[in-house]
Amino acid sequence: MAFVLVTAACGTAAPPPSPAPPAPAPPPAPSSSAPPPAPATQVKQAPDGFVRLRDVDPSIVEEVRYATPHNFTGDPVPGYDEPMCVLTRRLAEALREAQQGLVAQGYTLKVYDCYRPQQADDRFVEWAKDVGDQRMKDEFYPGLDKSQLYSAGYIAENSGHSRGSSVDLTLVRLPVPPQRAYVPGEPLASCAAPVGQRFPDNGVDMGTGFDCFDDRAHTDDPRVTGEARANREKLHDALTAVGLKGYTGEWWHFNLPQEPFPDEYFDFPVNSAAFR
Ligand SMILES: C[C@@H](N)C(=O)N[C@H](C)C(=O)O
Ligand SMILES: [Zn+2]
Repeated sequence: MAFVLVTAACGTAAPPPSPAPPAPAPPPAPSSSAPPPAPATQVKQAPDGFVRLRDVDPSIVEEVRYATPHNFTGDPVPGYDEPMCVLTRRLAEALREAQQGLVAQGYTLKVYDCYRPQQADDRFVEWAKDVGDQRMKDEFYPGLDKSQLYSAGYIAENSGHSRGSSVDLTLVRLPVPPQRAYVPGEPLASCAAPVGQRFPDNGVDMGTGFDCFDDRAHTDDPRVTGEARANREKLHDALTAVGLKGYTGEWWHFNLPQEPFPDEYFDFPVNSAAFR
């Protein structure tokens, strides 16, 4: 912008000029086209006692499914702003301890779900009522009606995940093989089909895929034998050795007993800005 300086040009003696007021500060120049980061006050903060798993043990693999469309709803789930694992500190420290023993045996943990904001649980409830949406049935609940998923114990309205003290996870052999990405709209295969026929996971064979809402996913299902049975036991032994408790309804779900927030369901987002 051009500024024009206008001076007085009349014949009478002008009063001595008074000192010019200070020029207003110019607005800050935009540094790039990216929007500025949201101030910390705009993101609900994680309470003390919650941590990012990567800050406790960055060697644990994270594939946070609900931040992606590869889950039983077919869409990223509200509240998961980033594919990041957040947990109560005690649960994260228990996983770090289990990881040390597993790495010595040539395995790593891989987490699928950690702290889950309550808004995500609420979204699951809404999704279960929407009988018109069967997009992911063929992979995740091939033998059940979606209205049965709560009564069968596969999803909880008020989940230990939203208290930060439940985790869904598997084992991966080291070195970690590449994980193929899911492409929305691709043909779906049943999560209860044999390994090699279901969606490929870089984890070891556990007899079903993750979030497989089917009897075969029950930890002690007798049809799961051989290598898959041994893998379930390896995961179970590693986690119970550090004080966690497995859920009999899903081989991948473990809880922290004597959890720090037994009655609180949190709703801060899975977002790095919640940890400023
Ligand atoms: C939905 C599944 N990943 C899971 O975690 N189920 C248990 C029962 C839960 O929602 O707490
Ligand atoms: Zn779970």
